[in-house]
Formats: sequence, C-alpha cells, structure tokens
Amino acid sequence: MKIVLLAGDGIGPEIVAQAERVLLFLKQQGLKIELEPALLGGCAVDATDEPFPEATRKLAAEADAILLGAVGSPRYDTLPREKRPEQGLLAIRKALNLFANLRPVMLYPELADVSTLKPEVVAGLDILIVRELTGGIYFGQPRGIEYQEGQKVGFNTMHYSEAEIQRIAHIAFQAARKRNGKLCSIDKMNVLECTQLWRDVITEIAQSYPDVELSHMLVDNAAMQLVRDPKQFDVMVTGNMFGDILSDEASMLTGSIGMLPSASLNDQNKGLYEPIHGSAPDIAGKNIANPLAAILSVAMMLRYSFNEEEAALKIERAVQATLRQGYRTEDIYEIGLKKVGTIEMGDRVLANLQV
Ligand SMILES: NC(=O)C1=CN([C@@H]2O[C@H](COP(=O)(O)OP(=O)(O)OC[C@H]3O[C@@H](n4cnc5c(N)ncnc54)[C@H](O)[C@@H]3O)[C@@H](O)[C@H]2O)C=CC1
Ligand SMILES: CC(C)CC(=O)C(=O)O
Ligand SMILES: [Mg+2]
Repeated sequence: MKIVLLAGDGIGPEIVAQAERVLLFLKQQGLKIELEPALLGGCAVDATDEPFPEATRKLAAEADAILLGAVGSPRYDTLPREKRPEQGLLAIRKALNLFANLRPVMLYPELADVSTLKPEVVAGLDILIVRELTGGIYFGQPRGIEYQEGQKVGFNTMHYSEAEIQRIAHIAFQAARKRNGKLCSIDKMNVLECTQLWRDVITEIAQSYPDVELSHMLVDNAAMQLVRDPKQFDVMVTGNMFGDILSDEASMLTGSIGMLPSASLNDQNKGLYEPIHGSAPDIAGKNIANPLAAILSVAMMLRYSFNEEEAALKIERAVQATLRQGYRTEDIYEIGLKKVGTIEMGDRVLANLQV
C-alpha cells in the first residue's frame, strides 16, 4: 500500500513527523506500506511555483492513501489566489473527489477538565460531523472581486446540486445507522435557497433510512447548541463551510483543536487523512504543537482505507494511555501534569504502542 505524505507548512512537518513514526512502527510490525513524501501548499509554491504540482497530483492519484499535515502561511496571502497554499488543498480534494469529510469529535475522559465546557456537560461526548467537502461556497462559480458601478464588489456562490447532496446524505445516514441512529442536518434554509434544497434532499433520502431519526437545525442555533448541550448530537451532516466552522468550534469541547483528526473520502474509500486544524504559524518551529490529531488521523487511515481496525484501535489506545499517564502538550496542559513537546509526545505514544 502506497501512502503519500504531504507535510505542508507551519507545524505540518512537525506533526507529520510524529505520525510518520507511528506508520514506520506499524511497518516494522509487518504492515505492508511504502511512504512517499510530496509537496502541497506553500512548500510546493516555493519549490515549483504551484500549490498542487503535477508530480504531487500523479503520486496522489496512484496512492492508496494520503496523510496531510496542514498548509498555509501569511507569507502567501498577497499572492494571486490560484497560487496560494489553500488552493492547493482545495484542488487535491477536488482532483480525488474527496467529497465526504468525517470529523469525529470525541472527548478522551482524561481531558474532561480542559474542555471549554463543564465536565458533566461533555462526559462521554462522541459526535461525528459529516462535512461535504468538494462543493458549496468554497468551490461555487462565479467568484471574484470586480468593479461594479465604480466600486469593488466581492462575491462567491454557494452551489449544491441534488446529486452532491444525495451522496453525502447517504454517507451520513449510513454512519448514523452504525452509531446511535440519530442524524441532525444543519442548514440555513430560512435565508439561503441553496440550503433549502439541502434540506429537501436530505428529507427525501431519509425515506430510505426509516431506522434513523432525522432532525434539522439552522446553523446559528447549531453553533449555540454545540456549546450548550453537545451530547444531544450523534451524527451531524452539513455543507462545506458550515462544517468547517462547526468542527473547529466542536474541537474545543474535546480540549483542543490539536485533538481532532479527519478522513476525506471518495466513493472508493480512497482517503486523505489530516488533522482538522491549520498550519498554526503562531506556534510553528517551536516543538510545542500537539501531534495527536495527526497521529489519530493515521488511525482513521488504517480504519477507512486499509480495513485494519485492530491497528487503528491500537493507535487510539496508545494515545489514550499517553494521556492517562499525564503527558500533555501546551494546548491541553493542566497544572500538576507532565508538559511535553511535540517530539516527546510522539516518543510517548510510540512507547505505548510498543507495550
Ligand atoms: N487543512 C489545512 O491545511 C488548513 C489550513 N489552514 C491555514 O492555516 C493557516 C493558519 O490558520 P489559523 O486560522 O491560524 O488556524 P489554525 O488551525 O492553524 O490555528 C488556530 C489556533 O489553534 C492553534 N493550533 C492549531 N493546531 C494546533 C496544534 N496541533 N497544537 C496546538 N495548537 C494548535 C494555533 O496555534 C492557533 O492559535 C492559514 O493559512 C489557514 O488558511 C487553516 C485550516 C485548515
Ligand atoms: C484551509 C481551508 C481550505 C480548509 C479548512 O479550513 C479545513 O478544511 O478545515
Ligand atoms: Mg477549517
């Protein structure tokens, strides 16, 4: 199995290095994998003048799975948009048709005190956010900034076809069926036509899943409910932008954005796996970033692309053991526990994998 490693920018190389150690350990244990580094994002712009170079496109298309750190840096914010790192990320998602982004929001009990909510409100929290990833306002045309009647006007288009909504709906209903049988679809149908269609299509698809209890919620209310009573949710399904925003919000219920992994899948379960966070330029190069989201993304890769459930669980247990032993990067640190850097956190997870 070929895995392409896209370290990316900022803290990307630091956290991917720790995830790579986990992959190399599994390889030593007999997992048949080959790792191949490639460029995406700002590092690719520096080397090739393109955020998603042809060589990466080819490797990604041939790979069985991809692990990404994160892309982006303020250094590139003045480049023309098509040259910016984030466009490279959007382009690889589109090129591989990775329309289904799974973002599990799971609280490790060891982190109950660092959650932004009271321990009793988050105890046992386990939500799955299903985010549509290749459509919506991040991709819709037309888009741009242009002069109209003597002033600049900026515009983007939120666009979803029935087919795009149907396929993400099936992913979400099937996930709900395997979990607690509850699906909440998030939209803004009171204002946006595009999300009226979203609600209509989700409601139609629900007829094929009578065993799943479907509810709908407007996104502003959903943002509030997530911090009021998050355990009311089991699976949440939503479009690209709302899912992006709600998952960052939800991450803090688990203690830190540095804890949330994700899987971006196409219809052949080919996947790109990445933490939900960005390149965190404010902490890059300091050996303080939390590598656990990247390591947990490897667990998702094993589960979804390689059908290696046992190995996935082994990684998740090693992460939990590390937390139980009191090791914490700065973002999840509490007084009295053992503060470690990115590399030492990797050391500790590896040590727990070895037992
Ligand atoms: N998937 C990707 O590659 C993504 C890339 N970005 C890009 O990343 C750059 C920075 O974006 P921001 O808005 O600052 O979001 P960000 O997610 O990079 O950082 C937000 C805050 O969370 C902290 N943080 C993030 N990951 C952490 C970790 N593993 N451990 C400890 N703390 C962590 C950061 O230090 C920062 O204070 C931008 O260029 C943005 O476009 C943003 C989100 C996703
Ligand atoms: C940088 C964006 C393209 C994506 C993002 O924020 C995300 O996927 O979470
Ligand atoms: Mg995001």
